[in-house]
Amino acid sequence: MAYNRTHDWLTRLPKVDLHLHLDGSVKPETILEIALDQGIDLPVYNKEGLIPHMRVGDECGSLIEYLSKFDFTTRFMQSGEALERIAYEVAQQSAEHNCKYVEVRFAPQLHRNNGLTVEETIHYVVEGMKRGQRDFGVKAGVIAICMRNHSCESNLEVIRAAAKFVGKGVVAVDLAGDEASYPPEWFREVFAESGRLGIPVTIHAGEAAGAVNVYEAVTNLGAVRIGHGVRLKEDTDILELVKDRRIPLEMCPISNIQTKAVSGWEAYPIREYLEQGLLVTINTDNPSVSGTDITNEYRVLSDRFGFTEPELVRLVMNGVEAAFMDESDKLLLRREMEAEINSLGMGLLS
Ligand SMILES: O=c1[nH]cnc2c1ncn2[C@H]1C[C@H](O)[C@@H](CO)O1
Ligand SMILES: [Zn+2]
Repeated sequence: MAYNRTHDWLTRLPKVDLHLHLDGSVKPETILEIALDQGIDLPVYNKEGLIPHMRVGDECGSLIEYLSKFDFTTRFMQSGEALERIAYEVAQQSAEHNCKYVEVRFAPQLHRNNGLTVEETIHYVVEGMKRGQRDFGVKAGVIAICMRNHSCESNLEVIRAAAKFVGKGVVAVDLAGDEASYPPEWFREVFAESGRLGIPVTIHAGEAAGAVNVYEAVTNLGAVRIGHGVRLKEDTDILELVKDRRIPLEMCPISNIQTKAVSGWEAYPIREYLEQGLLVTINTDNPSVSGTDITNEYRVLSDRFGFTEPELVRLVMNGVEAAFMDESDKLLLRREMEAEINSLGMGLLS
């Protein structure tokens, strides 16, 4: 590839990633090692051969097809040791992309096949992130996910367990899975509990269904951030509401194209969202499923939409603003990032 100044610059740019699934971030070599260690059968015993089992191809036609990849990966994430290791490796991979802060999300109920409790799964993920923070200097928060295809009881268990870790690694709760088949209004009771317990909420919405799901997430489920929100553009009134309330959108460009949240790049609303004053952030969603990383997300945006360097810095700093962090930590992170951006000779922050 020819030298491209902005590409090189993006590699060095300090970044954050607020929307990254643990089970969508597993390295094939880790799967191989865990399988050998735990005696789990594999379809092939080399790293390259595993990739098609974990990653979607260009032919991916929907979110449902995209989600099918997770059945493979979660089989290797059923022990405390595996969860701790994979969380640690997320911090390592983040550091490789100069990602200073990452929020890692996972669904505890998907990791209990061998008898772990919900609290134990959270404990091990938090421990892995802490070890990663110590070794790689990447700050981290954990988001516990409720699944759309799980029962209310099962999701309430996640919320209550997550509450015990608030201030000790967990920063929020989420709702993920098949959005088209399970509308958000079915989960009011679940997120009423997070409201009672005072846990911040982000909801996957406006990805595989319309803007009305964003409205429901914000007004009835207590969402203070939205995962994706790509289809928010379909309703001006709801878009205005999200803008007025300064609700950040966790956009994940490559994933959004693969799941067909939009028909193609020409319909991807990122530039119009920014121009309309929405708080847009850029994230990876699932690096190993989407075949991406945080630097690549910014590169693709800069190539496809011609974002200038100041615009790319603005997107990064939107991520800092949207982080589930207390204000004093956020101030420190912002200062650290601004100093590094300025020292890279960009001097772009006014
Ligand atoms: O982009 C997504 N939309 C909805 N659900 C998702 C997405 N990416 C991952 N998930 C699901 C599949 C995973 O197994 C689960 C927990 O991380 O969350
Ligand atoms: Zn997601």
